[in-house]
Amino acid sequence: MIAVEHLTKRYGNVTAVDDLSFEIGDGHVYGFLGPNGAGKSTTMNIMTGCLSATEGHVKIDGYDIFEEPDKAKRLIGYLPEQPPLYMNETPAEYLRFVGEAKGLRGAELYKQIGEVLEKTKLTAMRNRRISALSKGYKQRVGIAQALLGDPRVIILDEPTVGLDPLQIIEIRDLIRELGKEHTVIFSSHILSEVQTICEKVLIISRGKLVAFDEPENLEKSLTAPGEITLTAEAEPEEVEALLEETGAVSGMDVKKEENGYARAVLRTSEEDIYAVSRSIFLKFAESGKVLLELGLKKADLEDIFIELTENGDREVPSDGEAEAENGQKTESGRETDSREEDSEEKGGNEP
Ligand SMILES: Nc1ncnc2c1ncn2[C@@H]1O[C@H](COP(=O)(O)OP(=O)(O)OP(=O)(O)O)[C@@H](O)[C@H]1O
Repeated sequence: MIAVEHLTKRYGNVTAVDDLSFEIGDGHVYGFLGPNGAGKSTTMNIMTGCLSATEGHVKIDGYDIFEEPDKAKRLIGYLPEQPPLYMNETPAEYLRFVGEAKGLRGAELYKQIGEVLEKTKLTAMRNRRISALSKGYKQRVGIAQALLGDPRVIILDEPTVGLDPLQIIEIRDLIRELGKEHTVIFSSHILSEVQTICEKVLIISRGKLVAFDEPENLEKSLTAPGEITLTAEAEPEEVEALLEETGAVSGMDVKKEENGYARAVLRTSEEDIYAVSRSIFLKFAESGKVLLELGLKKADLEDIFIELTENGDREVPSDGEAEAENGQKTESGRETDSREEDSEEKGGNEP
């Protein structure tokens, strides 16, 4: 459905997106995850035809977003990070304006406005001024406009930012609902959010794709399966020696606590974390040293996120969809983003 091929975007000497390639199939909810400044918004703006690329292609159902923008854009609904809402209008008025801009007319326009208001639970607010709506409802108006025209792909840039916890839950539920009928891609830097909503996760770091898989597979792909913590009635050196004797510990940090006990945080690269904790338990029992606490923390998406984004050049764990293709690189720039200030872009582009 969407093919991003060797996409690069440079702002002067900042490479915001760096030779990014991935493919997204029909259906499902995809999470686009990355720390601040990773290049999420830039990628989404290019994918939706709102921003030029320095190099590379984006194809929506085979239509190049730059070469056949009308056909490609018809298939996409986009909620940018800052949706351009007209505060003096009501949701109904605003949606009529957007719907007309998308080419909808007459009965079809009114039918679709009714449907998107219903889907986003805005019907009761349809005649209130947008300026008087809460942030959560404003966000719903932004999502409603993205749904007009019934696009197959919905792209949402940080849709839950700035919302209160209840509003966040409501928008997440809405995203899940939308995923039943559309391909939904949404960006976030909140791990738990992506984990709870998405079937697939793309992680980018410094403009590069570092992972693309199901959250469970990503957890399995982590090099270190987990972390073990323990507190013992012993000196730190004694704890270190016992842990080394197990032969299963790949790294440890042992300190003496204020209460006199030794506290250790250790990592293991063994597959079976329970087998490791078992051997630690037995080793301490044999030595007569008292183990006061033994805790396990299995690797989760947060560990993966930290591991991958701290090491931007790590290879992409492949599920078959994230493989780079040998697409041709294009001349830079078809449109110019009003935010762009860099000279390189201006210098290298067509008008
Ligand atoms: N118009 C611009 N001019 C210059 N640099 C820019 C511009 N827009 C973005 N950048 C830079 O490109 C990089 C990627 O920014 P981008 O906004 O795409 O990241 P992001 O992952 O969406 O971050 P966030 O989660 O903070 O929104 C950053 O280093 C940013 O400072």
